[in-house]
Amino acid sequence: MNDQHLTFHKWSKTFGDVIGLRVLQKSIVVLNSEEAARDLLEKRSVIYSDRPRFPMLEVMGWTSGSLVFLRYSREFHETRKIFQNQLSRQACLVYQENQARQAFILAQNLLRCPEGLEAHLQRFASSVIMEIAYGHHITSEDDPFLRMAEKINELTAGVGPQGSNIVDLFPILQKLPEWFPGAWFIRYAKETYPTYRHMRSYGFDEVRKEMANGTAKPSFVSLNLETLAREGSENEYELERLKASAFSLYGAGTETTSSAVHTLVLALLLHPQAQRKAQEEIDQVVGSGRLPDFGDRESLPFVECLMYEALRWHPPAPLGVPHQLMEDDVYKGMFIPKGTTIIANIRSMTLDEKLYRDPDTFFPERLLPQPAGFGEPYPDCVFGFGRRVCPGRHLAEASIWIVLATLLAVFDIRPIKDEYGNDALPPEEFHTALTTHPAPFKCSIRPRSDKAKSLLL
Ligand code: HEM
Repeated sequence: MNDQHLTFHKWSKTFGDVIGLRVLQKSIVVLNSEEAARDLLEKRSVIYSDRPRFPMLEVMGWTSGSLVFLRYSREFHETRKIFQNQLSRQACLVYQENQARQAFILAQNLLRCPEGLEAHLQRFASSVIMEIAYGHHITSEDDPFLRMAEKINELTAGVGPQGSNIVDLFPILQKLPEWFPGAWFIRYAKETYPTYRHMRSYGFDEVRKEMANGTAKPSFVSLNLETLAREGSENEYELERLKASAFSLYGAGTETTSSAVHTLVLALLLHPQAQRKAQEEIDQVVGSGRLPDFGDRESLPFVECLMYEALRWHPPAPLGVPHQLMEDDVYKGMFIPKGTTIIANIRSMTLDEKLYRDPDTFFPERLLPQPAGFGEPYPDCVFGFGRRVCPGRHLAEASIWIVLATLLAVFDIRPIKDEYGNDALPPEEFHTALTTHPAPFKCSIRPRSDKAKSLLL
């Protein structure tokens, strides 16, 4: 289950870039090239933008009202509009102060406790989103939002890629009683359901209380509640929709972002030359007397390539989120029936040898324009396609960039030593559930100099 994306990629070498499967009465098409994905999910997006059902996530209470899982409908269009307005490139400029502050806290946490890398990255990603969604500032490890976020990440990790669980394949199994032998998923869902429902309501209810007291900070929820009140449309349906939307910001935006940054740290560890080159670029442009800020981004082309190369090397969502076809269609002579689940194998696209030389290798220079690099394309496919393309990509890129630039400016990320004093490098090993993460690894994260350290004190 872990490596479905690689299995499909391997099959594509024998069967071609569009693979049709029949799994227990279900028709599935896997698109393994960017060309096929753009031809269908973008050029024919009017019939390729529905979502299939995700029975396992439904049982867990994760899907209801969430944009990610909404069927292609009026509700989808209305909800998507809200996301596009509040997460547009322009709208995201407002969040930069939050992102830079959280990147600073992340660096301070790493200085204090470098072994806690994974937890610090989770906290970074959760803090950025909680502030945008609910105006909530996470200030301590005991913050109730943080505790719930940790619980949710833990529970979601047990599910596997969307649509691949036993309950997804046999939705009828939802109806089994939890005592039924082997029905672990019902027990699992029973544990997860109240946590998801509680979390969905908790942040939302807090904002409403704060608004009533006049203490609410501007946020996705407060701004939308104000709009509803102004338009006189504050009804049960709209409130539920807003509650679900705010929560789907969290669901879609935290694991993906922390996955990308975690992968970057592994890439820096395994590729010290790339790390040094990016640090030299930062030293030249920013100097050593301050931390990088968003104003430096355009002047740091190699740092930019490093970020996108990590997204290409191991995309956070290697199978994206499945689409569903709404009418019969024919593509290159292949009949695709209405109702087919369409999986965009993003991982296969980023390993495409027609686009990338030696695609398994991490090599940021490949993205630099010629003659400095190979001029290979940025991997836009990692954010999906057409009318369902990730609305959070500008926010995500800014989060990843500011963390990368901050870490490069302040720290050296190096291998730890083994018992014989040799560098102990971790393998390039990844685990995939809803998102991909590097297998836990150890490394040394130390300030580059006393001056660098002083920037965090
Ligand atoms: C590196 C980080 C991220 C990656 C790689 C990523 C990737 C994706 C992908 C592949 C999809 C599915 C697109 C499709 O169906 O074709 C998606 C959907 C989505 N993403 Fe992201 N995402 C990231 C961060 C974020 C963030 C930060 C947010 C919001 C705060 C977000 C919100 C969403 C939402 C709401 C959807 C569902 C859109 C829809 O169904 O219409 N994502 N993302």
